Amino acid sequence: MSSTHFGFQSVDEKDKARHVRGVFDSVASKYDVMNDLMSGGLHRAWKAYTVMVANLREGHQVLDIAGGTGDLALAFSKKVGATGRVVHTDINEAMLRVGRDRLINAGVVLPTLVCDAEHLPFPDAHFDLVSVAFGLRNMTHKDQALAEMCRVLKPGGRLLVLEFSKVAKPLEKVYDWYSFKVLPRLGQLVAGDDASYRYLAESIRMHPGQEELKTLMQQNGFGHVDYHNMTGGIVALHVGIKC
Ligand SMILES: C[S@@+](CC[C@H](N)C(=O)[O-])C[C@H]1O[C@@H](n2cnc3c(N)ncnc32)[C@H](O)[C@@H]1O
Repeated sequence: MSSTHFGFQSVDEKDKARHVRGVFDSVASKYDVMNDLMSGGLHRAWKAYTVMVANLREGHQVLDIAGGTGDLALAFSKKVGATGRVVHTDINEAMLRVGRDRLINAGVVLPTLVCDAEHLPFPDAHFDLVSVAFGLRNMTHKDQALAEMCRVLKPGGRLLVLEFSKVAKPLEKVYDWYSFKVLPRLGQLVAGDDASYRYLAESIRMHPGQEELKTLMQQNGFGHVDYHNMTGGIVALHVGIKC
């Protein structure tokens, strides 16, 4: 049996996706309100920066992986025009359903697909841009998922990975206190679920830091990788180019 981590727990590799599904099934209906509460609205700025870096143009083909409730997919859809296309995907039906309803309410209908980032059902060299926001951390085989993202990109296409990362030293203590004391309580209060928000804090600690993720992206097909820290490294945006 091969084991992997699910937060701070060690689980059988083949069971991790099921545990992750449990988390997002549980939080889907409260996901957006919790995002605003937990980050004090900062996730909107992190995503706005991601959209700016994406620098999309009319006609671009975009794949949003682990797209959840659709923040990035919605913002991208406004940039690609009638000739472009944004495909909104996630492994979790509950998250995708909340996202699809939100987008419809905003007057936007996108192709929406349940799929696992580790096995993307798209041809090689198809997209100009692939994005994954706060999703990579939850994947069992990050190397395989990154290789798949690279495969479906056109040569010269870019992958944007927006993800929690390693905070700057002076922030560590207060960030740990907030993550392990405040977040689970907020989760219990608002979503009736402290365990999923404890998993969030733990999974962030288990995720590769800025340099490690850069190396992982380079090892899985990206010829050039750069990253931008935001909010003292709480979050980093990695940009990989398929050269
Ligand atoms: C924290 S949410 C992020 C949602 C959205 N991208 C955002 O930024 O608000 C993480 C998402 O990753 C999805 N996910 C986890 N493992 C996945 C996988 N192997 N393939 C695709 N999506 C996955 C979850 O279902 C969940 O919707």
